[in-house]
Formats: sequence, C-alpha cells, structure tokens
Amino acid sequence: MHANAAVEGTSVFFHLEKSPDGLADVDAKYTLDAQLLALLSHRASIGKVVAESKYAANVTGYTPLIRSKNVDAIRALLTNTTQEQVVLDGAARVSITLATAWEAAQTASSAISKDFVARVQTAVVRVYRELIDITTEVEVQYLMQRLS
Ligand SMILES: O=C(O)C(=O)C[C@]1(C(=O)O)C=C[C@@H](O)C=C1
Repeated sequence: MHANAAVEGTSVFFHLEKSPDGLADVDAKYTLDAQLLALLSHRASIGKVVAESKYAANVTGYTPLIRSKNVDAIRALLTNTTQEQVVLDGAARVSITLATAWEAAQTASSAISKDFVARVQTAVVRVYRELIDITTEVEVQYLMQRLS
C-alpha cells in the first residue's frame, strides 16, 4: 500500500508538519485522516480478491473446510507467514527512510534522533501487523460464504 498515492499533492509528513500549530489546518487534517482510513479499508478489502484467487488455486483443499465451517483450518491454510514477513520488513524499511528524512529536515545538523526513528518504525510495523490480521479475517469471512 502506498499511503501517499491517494493524498496526491500532500506531503507524507502532513500531520507532523501541521501538528505544532494545532488547529490551524484542522479540516485538512481530518480530510487526510479520512483518506488514510479509506486506504486502510481498501487495503483490507483486497483480501476478498486474494481469497478468491487462493480458493481458485486450491478448490479441493478449501471446499471441505468451508463445508464443515472449520474457520481455524481455513485461516491456517490461507496464512502465508513468509509473505507476511516481506510486508512487515517493507513497512519497517520505508518507515525508517521517511522518519529519517523528517528528522533530517528538522535539524540543521545531522543529529538524527534514533529514538524518534525507532518509535516511528515500531508504530508503523504494529499498524501493518494489525492490517495483515484484519486482511486475513476478511479472507476467512469471504471464504466462509464462498459456497453459499
Ligand atoms: O499475500 C497474501 O497471501 C495475503 O493473503 C495477504 C496478507 C497481507 O495482508 O499482506 C494476509 C495474509 C497472509 O498471511 C499474507 C499476507
């Protein structure tokens, strides 16, 4: 997911840039929040498409599990921990780049706060972890009704 794609023309640092002056651009901030939430929702809903392709690739594997409503087995079958790690590593990498760039823009010196970058990275990875879990749930729910 590219969070900056849907907020074209808006800096990826928008919230950080606007936060010191509080309410000055509050409408714009809420607009950006709404756009980001729509992106997160869209990203999770892609789970339906992903689930359909997984089902199509393994009809004989999924069909009995769907018929017996075996949610745990469906979740286990569609979970791809290797891919999850790729997503989480990518989020961590990009967040470091962005947080470092933000810090560098704030300080004339090269005294980049490792603490700030680490905290941003931790938060971003946590969000992506939740996003993967939500996407997985969308996939499971989609498959549960696939044969009805
Ligand atoms: O790429 C997949 O196979 C997905 O189902 C998507 C996704 C994700 O949200 O990134 C979700 C569950 C899988 O365990 C791995 C990744």
